[in-house]
Amino acid sequence: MKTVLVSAVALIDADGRILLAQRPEGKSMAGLWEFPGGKVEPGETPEQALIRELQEELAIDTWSSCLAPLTFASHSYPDFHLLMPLFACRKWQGIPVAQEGQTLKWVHARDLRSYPMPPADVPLIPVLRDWL
Ligand SMILES: Nc1nc2c([nH]c(=O)n2[C@@H]2O[C@H](COP(=O)(O)OP(=O)(O)OP(=O)(O)O)[C@@H](O)[C@H]2O)c(=O)[nH]1
Ligand SMILES: [Mg+2]
Repeated sequence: MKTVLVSAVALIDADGRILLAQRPEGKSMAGLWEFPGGKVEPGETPEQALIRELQEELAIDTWSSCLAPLTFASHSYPDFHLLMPLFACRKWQGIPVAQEGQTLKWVHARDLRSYPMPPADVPLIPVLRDWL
């Protein structure tokens, strides 16, 4: 099975809340809440992919030096295996505005369980909660 590398980020605001994005109708796993990010393209580092995805999805800018490795997901979906590093980021430029029809929500770590996430993300929640 193909392993797909996806880079994702927990953006953390001054109140310690995390930004979740709800996948829009028409995409796979529509309605589930996920961390911003996307597929790493050939020739990109995970950090470069994330910086690009944050511009495309949220119209914010950040820098490699502001991306701290936090944990990762390794999960087999029926059609591919997902390998997803999760970075933490507290510093960016601009205000996140959904560029692709997503719904955005700032969520306290203790409330993350109330937001249905893709199965790959479920083990990341306690890691994030303990770390924050
Ligand atoms: N960004 C992101 N993707 C995730 C998370 N959890 C998870 O299983 N994924 C999966 O990782 C894959 C890649 O995400 P993506 O956002 O780049 O892919 P996409 O299909 O929405 O975009 P695309 O249309 O550009 O290919 C998707 O199958 C997505 O469901 C997550 O927390 N964040
Ligand atoms: Mg994406």
